[in-house]
Amino acid sequence: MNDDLEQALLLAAADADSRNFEDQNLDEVDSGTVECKEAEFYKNITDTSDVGIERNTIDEECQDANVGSSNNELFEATKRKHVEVDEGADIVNESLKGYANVVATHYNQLEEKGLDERSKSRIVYLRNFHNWIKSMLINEYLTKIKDGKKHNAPVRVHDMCCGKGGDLLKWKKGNISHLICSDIASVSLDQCKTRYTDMKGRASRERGPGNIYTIEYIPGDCSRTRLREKYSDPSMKLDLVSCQFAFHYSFESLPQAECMLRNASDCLQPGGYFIGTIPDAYDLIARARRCGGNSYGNKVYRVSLDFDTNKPPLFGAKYNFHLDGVVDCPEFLVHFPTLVKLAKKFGLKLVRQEKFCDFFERMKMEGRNLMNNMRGLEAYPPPDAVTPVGIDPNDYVHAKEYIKASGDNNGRIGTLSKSEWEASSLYMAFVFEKVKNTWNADGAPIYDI
Ligand SMILES: C[S@@+](CC[C@H](N)C(=O)[O-])C[C@H]1O[C@@H](n2cnc3c(N)ncnc32)[C@H](O)[C@@H]1O
Repeated sequence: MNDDLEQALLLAAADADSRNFEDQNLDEVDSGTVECKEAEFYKNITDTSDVGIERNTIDEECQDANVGSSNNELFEATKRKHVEVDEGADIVNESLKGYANVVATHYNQLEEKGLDERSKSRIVYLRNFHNWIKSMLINEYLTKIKDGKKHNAPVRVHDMCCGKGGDLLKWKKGNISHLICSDIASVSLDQCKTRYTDMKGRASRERGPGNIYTIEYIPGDCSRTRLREKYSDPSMKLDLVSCQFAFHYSFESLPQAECMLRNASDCLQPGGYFIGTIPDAYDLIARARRCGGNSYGNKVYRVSLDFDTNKPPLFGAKYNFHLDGVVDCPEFLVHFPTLVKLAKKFGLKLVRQEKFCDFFERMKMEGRNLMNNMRGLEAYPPPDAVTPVGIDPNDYVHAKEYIKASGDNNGRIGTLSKSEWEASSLYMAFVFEKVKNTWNADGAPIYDI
């Protein structure tokens, strides 16, 4: 791999200006209270759509709920209509599950592909690259956690929306003691169980201590169920909660986003971290505005936005995301400032927010060997000097130009195809830290964030 490979990557990403999504408006988000009073836009508000929810939806829901039209009431009405979340209990009304079933069915039906099959995929390097990002992120925060603990003190983790257990090995390498795995897709969770059993079997046959972390599984909707009550020990203190490529599903509605954040924070001890990866809403919108339509993509990914990009709602901003053979289901825009404000309520303070390209830039030297081992980048030109069948040479123009500019015509660099990079550069990583709290007279926690 070449030191300068990031430039080749960034060339492909140069087009991705993600900064022109108008910052939305709310100053305070709270369950039941959306106060936008101090926000600039609010001073002259005449149209309810300016609070970020389409007028039609609100009017209709207000009528249904027979409430007035103050923002608080509007939001309450929207909440009641979309979803009913019982504090700490499963969803009350089975018919109001929103898109949960669509998402669960999609993931349940995804075929479990073998290594051989996966390595033939058009996005094999993209998947490996994302695995590298997750590994580096997990390692970075597990290291911080362990640095603050006594040697050999137990480390407990919740892999929220764990899917088929793609990160099980990362937890083994991170030498954790206990893992909670939760997911809405029961078939995926079963596959996760099988993977863990196989891994444990292999570990016991390996030389060395042979024991790996203990595990428990929680099938269910993390955006509608309070998970703590389902833990084997609800008083358990967690050090890390990881939610990879999944938190955005909770932005279907405010109560769901809050429920997911409560689940992330509930058992996290002060100093513990909540880490995750999501699509960057600014970039999703910026690309739509640039192409002048609501659907865009390339041969490996396609995004179709189902809302007005000039007035994206704060919750329920639905789009369909298709990624070659891996994802094809509705997702929801995560307006990051809103997430940060909501997270505060649960004692979670933003530590870091980083686009994948910036993450790569920061970690590329430290993660060099791992990147090689994980085959997270593709060698260009291909080692056999013949472009493999089915590969579009136009996807590597940036790499070709980069090599030419370096003056080393025989050089070889590590890169991603332009199509894969365009998909990968949509994503960002986030890190929140749980802060200490005091208590108010009613016994509710007060966080100083
Ligand atoms: C893209 S996959 C990521 C899986 C895993 N975190 C990884 O990085 O390999 C998204 C996962 O989120 C799960 N998911 C989506 N919405 C969920 C919800 N509301 N509650 C629990 N799991 C959910 C899906 O079933 C799926 O397994």
